[in-house]
Amino acid sequence: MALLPVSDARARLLARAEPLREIESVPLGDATTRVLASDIRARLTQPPFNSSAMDGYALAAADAPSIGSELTVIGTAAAGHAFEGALGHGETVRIFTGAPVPEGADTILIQEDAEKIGENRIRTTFEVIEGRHIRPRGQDFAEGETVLKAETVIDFSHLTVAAAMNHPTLPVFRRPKVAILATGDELIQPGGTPAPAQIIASNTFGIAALVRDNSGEVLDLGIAPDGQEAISAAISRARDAGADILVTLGGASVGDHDLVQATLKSAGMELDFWRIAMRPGKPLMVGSLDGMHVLGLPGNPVASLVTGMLFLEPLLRRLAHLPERKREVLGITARALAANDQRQDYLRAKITRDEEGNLVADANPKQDSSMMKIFAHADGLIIREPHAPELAAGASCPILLIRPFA
Ligand SMILES: Nc1nc2c(c(=O)[nH]1)N[C@H]1C(S)=C(S)[C@@H](COP(=O)(O)OP(=O)(O)OC[C@H]3O[C@@H](n4cnc5c(N)ncnc54)[C@H](O)[C@@H]3O)O[C@H]1N2
Ligand code: MOO
Repeated sequence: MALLPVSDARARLLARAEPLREIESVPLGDATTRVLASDIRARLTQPPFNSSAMDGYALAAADAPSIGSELTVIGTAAAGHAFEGALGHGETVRIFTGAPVPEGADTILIQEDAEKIGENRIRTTFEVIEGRHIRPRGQDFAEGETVLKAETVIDFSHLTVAAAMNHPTLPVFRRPKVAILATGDELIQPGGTPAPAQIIASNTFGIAALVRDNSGEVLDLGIAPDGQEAISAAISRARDAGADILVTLGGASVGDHDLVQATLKSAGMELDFWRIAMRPGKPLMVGSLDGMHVLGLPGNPVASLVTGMLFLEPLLRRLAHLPERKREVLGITARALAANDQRQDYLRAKITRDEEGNLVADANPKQDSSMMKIFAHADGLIIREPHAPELAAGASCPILLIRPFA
């Protein structure tokens, strides 16, 4: 059976993926990284009054036509405490930053430009320019104005203005729910004591972190032994929980104990495709079960993580209304690379930057998909197209970044 090219597989997966429509309301404190489900309008005008931008004196510029003008201080205005009253001719009010500008004043003279000449008298020591240091009402935004647009990915700047607009909560799209099931008789949870022939289940943790990093909620279904019954029960739990995506780990290949696909099919899964021209990740399986996306990731940990980056991440981001994460950059290979076969290769590589600023990727000579340490020590994956010819050291190559490279 011909293996599906990576780009075709991704396109097929994403073609079936509809962004989630359900909306929930979250308190501001929980809203960062969430996606706004509607436009947000200001519930009030900011600033709500003409306000002083400086500490000093509020006055009418006409009362201080030249340096050396003298005025009588008739009261004080501070942030949160307006001066109740109006300025008469030759009068001023001591004012502080954020205070409402009193009636009759059109200018703030900063205190550095005023000299006290008596208990309640000041003299100007600098030119008074009409309108200086006053923030007009509504300078930031006006009641009813649309300040944040739907589909905004909320960050600290949006949160601040949302709070200022008097929104204690925000409407956001709900997060995709991802059920994760590890399969295999050989697996036990971290912290346990493996019997001979057993190993520790590790993939779930990396995949769960990837899910959370892409705005997903995790439902950990634990480990199902290699048996239809246990796998079936786990599939039911995923459906009952309303999972948007079921990720299975392992059992995706062709061995006698690889029962995941058969069990999913008997539960009603429609298989979309299986087996991709990539290394690692060849046994990747994609299907759907009553609207739930099913991703069968290969069991080898590095194959799980690479297919997670290439398939699960974009699927999640599509469901969550998040923009595609651009991981691919151009760099150069530090060492010569052999000609490639029919599978697109993803070679774990350490990355450095040369004097010209190029990213230089040094592929590990060993690339077995069970080797997690090499993945953890790598910064990126050199992408080798199917049937790519030999590549000389120093030649340019696309790189998929595992994490942002400083
Ligand atoms: N005859 C063939 N054999 C294999 C093929 C093939 O095309 N023909 N494909 C190989 C490739 S490529 C991969 S990748 C593996 C993946 O197969 P499965 O998805 O069925 O994975 P398992 O057999 O269940 O496990 C593979 C390996 O990974 C370990 N594993 C599984 N789950 C976990 C986990 N949650 N945490 C840590 N490690 C896990 C498992 O113990 C195995 O060592 O198949 C090849 N075979
Ligand atoms: O996905 Mo397998 O790990 O290609 O080797």
